[in-house]
Amino acid sequence: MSEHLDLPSMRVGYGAADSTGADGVVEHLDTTWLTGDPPWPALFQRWLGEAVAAQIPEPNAMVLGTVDADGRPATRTVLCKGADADGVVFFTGYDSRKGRALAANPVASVTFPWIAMERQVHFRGRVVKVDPAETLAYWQARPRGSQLSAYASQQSEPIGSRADLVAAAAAVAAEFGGVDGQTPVPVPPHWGGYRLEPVSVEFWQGRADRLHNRVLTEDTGTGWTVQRLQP
Ligand SMILES: Cc1cc2nc3c(=O)[nH]c(=O)nc-3n(C[C@H](O)[C@H](O)[C@H](O)COP(=O)(O)O)c2cc1C
Ligand SMILES: Cc1ncc(COP(=O)(O)O)c(C=O)c1O
Repeated sequence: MSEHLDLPSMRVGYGAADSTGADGVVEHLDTTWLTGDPPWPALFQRWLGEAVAAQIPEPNAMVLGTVDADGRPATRTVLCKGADADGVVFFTGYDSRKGRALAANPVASVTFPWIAMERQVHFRGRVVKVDPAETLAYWQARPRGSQLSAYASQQSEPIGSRADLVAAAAAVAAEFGGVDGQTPVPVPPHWGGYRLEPVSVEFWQGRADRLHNRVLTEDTGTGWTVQRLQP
């Protein structure tokens, strides 16, 4: 397949030398942009807001990396449903492949790939389950169809066919009064939120000639440091 695509010559250059990038920002990302304790939330909120304003697809999508009990890494995309100084929150199946990895190894990375903005933000840290009340509040805000699907899905387990999957979802819908029924769908015992509590957050801003800007903030245990990294 890829032999018909000239992958080696595929590249996008960022900005003109010494000028603004697609993020529309003239100044270069600088360590002084990271202030506060912890230093990352203010800039992260600003960049997230700019990604939303730029109408890029799914600006709250983030790539979550985990490592399972055998040391095997895996990544997949999840939606960020909360971000503040305590960390970034996502919701998923607790018995899924990622849920099992997090039970064995409660650490993760997440990357927001805001490529259209020529930006990315990369988090690493410890992962904890959110409080059941936080899961319930988010669950109740989800569309009923999504609730029924999450209830029916043993996420990451094999299933024989699409028809089997649809039948499993229909059985769950029937149990709760139908797709358009009024019976509330309870939070499935196998579903809920996680919070990644960052110990490091790196901001990346693409620049001409691959001379990009990278600023890393890390929790050293006695306080947060802020450093520029080479591209
Ligand atoms: C844009 C996008 C957003 C997604 N958001 C979520 C999410 O918030 N939670 C989730 O469980 N899966 C989400 N998925 C599906 C996951 O990428 C993944 O397929 C699923 O969680 C199973 O992953 P696992 O087998 O590694 O546990 C999303 C997929 C895409 C493409
Ligand atoms: C399986 C699954 N769970 C959760 C989500 C998060 O989205 P939401 O909670 O907004 O439905 C997604 C989004 O694609 C998803 O695919």
